[in-house]
Amino acid sequence: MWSSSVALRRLQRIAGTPLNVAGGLTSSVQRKMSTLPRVFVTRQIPPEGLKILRDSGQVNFELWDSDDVPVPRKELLEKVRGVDALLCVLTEKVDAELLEAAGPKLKVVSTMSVGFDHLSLEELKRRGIRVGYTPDVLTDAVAELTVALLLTTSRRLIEATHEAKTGGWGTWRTLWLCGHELANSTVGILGLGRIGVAIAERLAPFKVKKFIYADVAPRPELAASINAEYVSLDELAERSDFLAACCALTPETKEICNRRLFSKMKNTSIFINTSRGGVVNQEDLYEALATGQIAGAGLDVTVPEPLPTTHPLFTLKNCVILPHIASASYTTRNAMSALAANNLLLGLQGEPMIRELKL
Ligand SMILES: O=CC(=O)O
Repeated sequence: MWSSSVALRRLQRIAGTPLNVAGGLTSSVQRKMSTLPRVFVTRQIPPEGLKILRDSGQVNFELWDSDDVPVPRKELLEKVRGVDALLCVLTEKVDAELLEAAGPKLKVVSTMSVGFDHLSLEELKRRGIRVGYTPDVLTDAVAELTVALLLTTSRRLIEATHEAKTGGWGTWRTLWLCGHELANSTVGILGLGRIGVAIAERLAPFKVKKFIYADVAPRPELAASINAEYVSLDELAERSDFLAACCALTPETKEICNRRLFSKMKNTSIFINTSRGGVVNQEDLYEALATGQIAGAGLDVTVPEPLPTTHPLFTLKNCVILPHIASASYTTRNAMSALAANNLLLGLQGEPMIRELKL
């Protein structure tokens, strides 16, 4: 647990404004700053976003100056008191308690994420707080990682490198470390949005035979670009050789990938999740993997995160687990940071944000 003195050292006021010779802020600068909207940034976000906030001269922002340790909840509740805007990441729960602590001045919440299941949208809406998020800029990186995870899982790359390094590599063997190939396969997408389409576009050159998708409603425009067929959830499970969960976590999708779904999948099928851990019932997934009901799973997201190293899923050879890195490229994380900062500034000015959630 972090002592509060350590926690306090993590907090820095970043004003980007001139200092007087004694090292303090000049009084005119101090006066100006005290009239600027106050912002709390819950993480040391990548430099592009910080630069935008600093160079704007429009906000007086305080930063939780760490990327390794999230701001402790108690500290967060204190730091948001009286702020006009909050820039957060997906580890912060923005719920009624936090909004109460922030008080009536809070007008904008900008999250550096495409997912928004950490935000209580009803509470935000009720209070008239506008919400920015960061879709689109991460689509390429997430799609790329999803393909990497799918191939890693289906072609058993983690097992293979382990065998090569630890002496398991004997003579060339006819069925050793065989996996499942994409050529002539059916790929199912659960939740067809920008990311699902981008994944399909990248998989098509691997000679996928058919794309199918399930969603709350058909998405003909998106589906047309990848020639995907709309099917029921049951059909998605039954027909997919590779099933990729790409849906947002909502009350409707919570644990939608459960025993029922896995039991309908082929025992040669691979399940991939780069959306949110909460869309999967992990006990049911463990069972499906351990009993050979499905061939393998690649997960970039789990519940909780981090997944404890003692978790049963880590004992399975046919389960590849990544530490939530789908959008983790330098370019993308900087673009997310910049977009989150710009959304916040625009929101404070009463302008339309570049990417704003409709509440
Ligand atoms: O998971 C990552 C995000 O929501 O941006």
